[in-house]
Amino acid sequence: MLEIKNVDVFYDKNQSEVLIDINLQIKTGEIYAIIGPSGCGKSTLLKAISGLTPYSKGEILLNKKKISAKHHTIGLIPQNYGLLTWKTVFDNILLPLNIKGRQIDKTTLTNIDEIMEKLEIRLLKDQFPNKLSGGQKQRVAIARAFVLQPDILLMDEPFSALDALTRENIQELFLKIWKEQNITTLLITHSVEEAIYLGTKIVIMSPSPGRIITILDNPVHKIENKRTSLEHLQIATNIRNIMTKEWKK
Ligand SMILES: Nc1ncnc2c1ncn2[C@@H]1O[C@H](COP(=O)(O)OP(=O)(O)OP(=O)(O)O)[C@@H](O)[C@H]1O
Repeated sequence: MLEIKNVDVFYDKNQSEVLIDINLQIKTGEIYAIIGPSGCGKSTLLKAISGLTPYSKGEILLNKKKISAKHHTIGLIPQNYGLLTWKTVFDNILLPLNIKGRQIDKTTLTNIDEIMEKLEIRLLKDQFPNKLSGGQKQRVAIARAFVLQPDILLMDEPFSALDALTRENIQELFLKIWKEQNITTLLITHSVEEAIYLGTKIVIMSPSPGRIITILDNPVHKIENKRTSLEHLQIATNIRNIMTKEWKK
């Protein structure tokens, strides 16, 4: 379980408060989709969880232990993809496995190959990131996180640079891998539809400084025809009503 307890984050030497009293209790295997207006601190929240940004109050625990890259495997897909420009696509994908000292055996290589194939980046494996389009870089970053099989997966608008059809295919692939690996996931998105399609829960944040307005159960997650169900329409309407009321003050 990931527990975020009373977390505040400040920037600029404690001058500007970015996040106020964030509390989340995320059971293992849940997907929390986070929606919030631009600049409300969503990326900052993922950075605080992954240890890239310090928090001034509260605590963040993963399985009852203070979260840290030393004790946990944290998969992060940042907004800028975080690829090393001097390494090939394949070496970028291998990087976190090497850092974690994981054995790269035949099974690992087959798994990497399958994931690259599904993400349609296998032919790009010897390319360098600066030769790739935004959508291709995004798929490499996704592959890298998926092969790591992390304790927790943090994704900052992971599908935003993909065309509509590729996005739907990769959302599908994400759900398949999530089911196989039961990965606890936090996902930031600006798309209400994506939050409903992927989230087991949907978190709505306030304008800056960011706090949590509400956490909704998402009944659509368990449904077969997710994109076209009546439940989808109902929860989308509910989310839009909350956004209209809370974001336009
Ligand atoms: N390193 C930093 N130093 C100072 N201020 C920062 C830093 N990073 C972000 N901020 C500020 O913190 C606030 C929250 O930024 P953050 O990127 O977390 O928002 P966000 O909700 O992810 O935005 P978006 O949806 O536009 O990506 C913004 O006002 C931003 O300018």
